[in-house]
Amino acid sequence: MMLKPTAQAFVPKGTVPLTPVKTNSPVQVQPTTFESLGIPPQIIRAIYDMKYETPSEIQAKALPIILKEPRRHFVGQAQSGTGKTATFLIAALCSIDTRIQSPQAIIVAPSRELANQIYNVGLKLAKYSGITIKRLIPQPDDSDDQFGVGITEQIIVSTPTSLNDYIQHGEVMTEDLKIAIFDEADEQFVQTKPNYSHSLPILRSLGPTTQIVFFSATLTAISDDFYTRFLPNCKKISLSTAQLSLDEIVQFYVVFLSTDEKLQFLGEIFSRLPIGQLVIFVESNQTAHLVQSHLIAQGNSVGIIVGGGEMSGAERDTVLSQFRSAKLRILVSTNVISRGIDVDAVNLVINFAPPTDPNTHLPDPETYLHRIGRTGRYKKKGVALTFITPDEYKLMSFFSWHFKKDVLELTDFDELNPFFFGDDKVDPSQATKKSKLDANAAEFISRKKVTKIQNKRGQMETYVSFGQGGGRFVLGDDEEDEYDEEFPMDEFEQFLDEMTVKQDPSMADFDHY
Ligand SMILES: Nc1ncnc2c1ncn2[C@@H]1O[C@H](COP(=O)(O)OP(=O)(O)OP(=O)(O)O)[C@@H](O)[C@H]1O
Repeated sequence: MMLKPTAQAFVPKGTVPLTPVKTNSPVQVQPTTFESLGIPPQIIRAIYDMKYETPSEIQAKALPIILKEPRRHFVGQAQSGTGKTATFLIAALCSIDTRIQSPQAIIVAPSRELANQIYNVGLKLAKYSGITIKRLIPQPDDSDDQFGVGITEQIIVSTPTSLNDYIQHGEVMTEDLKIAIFDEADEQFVQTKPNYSHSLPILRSLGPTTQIVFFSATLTAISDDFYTRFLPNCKKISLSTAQLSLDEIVQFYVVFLSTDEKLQFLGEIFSRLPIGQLVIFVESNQTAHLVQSHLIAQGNSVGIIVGGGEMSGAERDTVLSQFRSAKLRILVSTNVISRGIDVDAVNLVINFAPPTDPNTHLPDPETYLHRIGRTGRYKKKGVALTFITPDEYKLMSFFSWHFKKDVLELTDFDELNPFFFGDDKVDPSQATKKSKLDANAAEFISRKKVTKIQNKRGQMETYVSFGQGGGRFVLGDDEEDEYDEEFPMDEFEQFLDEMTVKQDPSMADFDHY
């Protein structure tokens, strides 16, 4: 039996639904030019220098909401590579009173690489406005980067650790900021993430008049309770998981029996395909070194960026800048650069293994999405390959099911030719091969917690939880079966707690689909 999406999204009781942009809001008529967004001419001039002709969808939708007075907190979700960086930088620039020479806006990003990238885009956008920007990230050659110097720049770009340090030392006053922006907010405000203990104190230090802005491609892991507490009355733009998967990226998995086979495949790929630049994501520093040395031995230019204190900030910066300038063709990294990094020529991303949560070993769809989003940037096309072993089918099945997107099995290099050669390179619409993953998805999902509840209409509804999310299935006639979008695990559990739940151990019918 087939599962069909329902029109109405499931909203757990007691939580606040994400508010879509209302049709009668000021953004009803979507602005199609930067001028119509009310951006000052000095900033527009800089935008045109950057060759942006028209606002992206998130820019057109979010800016009028963020900049509307009186300011309100804002949460914005949009796919990878769709221009969130310029959205929040323009918002920051438009918030500055140019007569005041002190920090009025902070932008916090979860990694030094991302903070540096935001800083550099910020400099370009600010170039005609006279607005000053400072990055507070340890810089080897930056003698200003000391406590006690006094910060007069109007916009601060930093990482959670660095900024928290500056706040603790009384170097940055956050009480009266006009706007505080947190990029990749779910990487900063989910309790299990390493940044949480640094980002939360920053958030708590903000005064009541500071406008708080969150951005990410993935935000479901932040609970509505959190928003209610820290961003009361916020406006939100959100996407369903189906909307999140990037149409410009064609996704494959490749089955290998050993690590040696994976390395052999990597060794061949450059001689077989016209790859621009390639990012390979690995699970550990050790594997990063293994892959790097194998590829270097074959004459490739390969850099690695790994965390855990193994590389200094300066070393990481050097590798990324060599990759940006194409001195390095391949970058091997752990999740350190899985979010936000924007390098135009990357037309292939490889997951050396499917990403899983290191603690639970469950599939990690957010990381999968962010990683593959390093290609297919801003309307460009890209290919993502995930290497799996036979017992990892179920993980790929889960990603395919979760994002409602085919992930195809690659059995021969030639199957990639349509995506790398020809006029319309990397056109996902050519991916007609049938995915084999559906059956595996069912197998994987059926192992998880399942609960049946009778709804108000007397139908039996089946609630399924897995990993960080869950889904609702209404069991009726075969043709009428349906499911809703996934929702965060904590909402799901809260919902179950609030209901009179009848556990139904006979899930035979569910296992069938
Ligand atoms: N209006 C625009 N017109 C053309 N290009 C744009 C526009 N806005 C942004 N871009 C370009 O799109 C690319 C992706 O933008 P950006 O890095 O902001 O993506 P993002 O939404 O933050 O993605 P991620 O979720 O991966 O961080 C960049 O190279 C940027 O210069």
